[in-house]
Amino acid sequence: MNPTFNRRPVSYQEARSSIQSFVRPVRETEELPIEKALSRVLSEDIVSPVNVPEANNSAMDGYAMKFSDLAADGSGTLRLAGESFAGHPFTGRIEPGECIRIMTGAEVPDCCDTVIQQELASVEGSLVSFAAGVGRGGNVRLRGEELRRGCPAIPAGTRLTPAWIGLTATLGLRTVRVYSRPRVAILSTGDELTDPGQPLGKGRIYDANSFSIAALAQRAGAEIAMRKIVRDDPKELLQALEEALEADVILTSGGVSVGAADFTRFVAAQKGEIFNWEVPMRPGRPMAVGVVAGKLLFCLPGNPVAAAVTFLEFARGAIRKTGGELGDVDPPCLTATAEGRFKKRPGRYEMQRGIFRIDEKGRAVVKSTGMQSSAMLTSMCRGNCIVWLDKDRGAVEPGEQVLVQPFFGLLDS
Ligand SMILES: Nc1nc2c(c(=O)[nH]1)N[C@H]1C(S)=C(S)[C@@H](COP(=O)(O)OP(=O)(O)OC[C@H]3O[C@@H](n4cnc5c(N)ncnc54)[C@H](O)[C@@H]3O)O[C@H]1N2
Ligand code: MOO
Repeated sequence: MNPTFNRRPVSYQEARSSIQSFVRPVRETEELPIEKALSRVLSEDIVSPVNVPEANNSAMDGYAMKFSDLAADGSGTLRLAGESFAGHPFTGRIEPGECIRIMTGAEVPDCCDTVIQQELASVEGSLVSFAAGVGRGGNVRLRGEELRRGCPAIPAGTRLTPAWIGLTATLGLRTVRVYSRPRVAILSTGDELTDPGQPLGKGRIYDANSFSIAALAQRAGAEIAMRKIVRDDPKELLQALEEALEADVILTSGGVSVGAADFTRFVAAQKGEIFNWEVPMRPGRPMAVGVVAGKLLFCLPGNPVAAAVTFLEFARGAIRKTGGELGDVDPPCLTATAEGRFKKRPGRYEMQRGIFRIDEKGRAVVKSTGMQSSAMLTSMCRGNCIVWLDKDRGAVEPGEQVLVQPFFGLLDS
């Protein structure tokens, strides 16, 4: 068992773009009330059924008038003729030389074109005097200035953030049509693995990957269709893989290295195609990727940090795209100044775990979380970013610039 694969070194970028070309987005959709649609992906374009705002309205508490009733600098004195509150518009008419009291969000009547905030006004009886400062059209939010009825408002493929959810409500929509969540199967391989909560036998460890990878997949928008510990037995692995084919994406962990009990890629190759790539990276070099029955299969390495990092760098984006999301699914990276030294040798990409912050001078700075063993999940728990070091780079000295992938984008849905 375990023949040697001749693996071809491929760049990080090539592996990522090839993976994207095998993504098959889900087709099923469902209608959800907007309060249940957070982080879901819109499956159809939304055209605005309303103007936003529907009427001209005031951006300030103050007074509304026709600007031509004031001097060119906006100063003057006008007579108070009424009031407009949010929800209670002014329905009368104003005569030349008149103004109305108006509140933020209240409709600006058609006979007015300008609002002056009350801080620039002084009131004496029914007369209001305005200091100069506001120009024609000042402080008026115009009908349809944000969105016009019948115009595109939210494109299909948008992941609904809290702001988009707010916008769907602004448009008066009660429900939205979204893609069904991509279904992910998680197989953790290894004779040593024990489900947490069970007594630990000799030579055994608790299965961390099933849970961390399931949590990561959920953060990427997936639903967990199956989660299973599989023994280091090719028959059992083959059977589990067949069961896993009901999911849209399959994630295994463990058994991809060169050990005598590392069967995953060979068993997977019996059912589908395993690409013979090797991304020279640390952690994660043993990772394998393939396609089985049209489904993307990620064989993640067993070491818990290697499994999590390879998930974030390769599987996360594929799962998000499988979920119908369009556009760039990667959170923005930033450059930061190394606060300490980062050990590194040229020839492989390294995804070290770091802690970045904005220092007293307003600069982004980053330091290591300490020991970088891929067996130590604490090296990741204590960090807030990946320090992404390019292949040809050597050790990083304090003061040098490095690329940082913050977890707040990677680990949020
Ligand atoms: N001779 C070589 N040995 C190893 C190499 C190599 O190139 N040559 N690569 C190392 C690297 S890098 C990694 S990463 C691991 C990957 O190995 P596998 O994917 O085959 O994983 P396993 O051997 O099954 O396990 C590795 C390690 O992780 C623990 N593990 C596995 N699954 C889980 C789980 N679900 N939860 C928690 N911990 C898990 C397992 O007990 C091992 O300690 O191979 C290196 N070896
Ligand atoms: O993928 Mo490994 O984590 O570098 O030990």
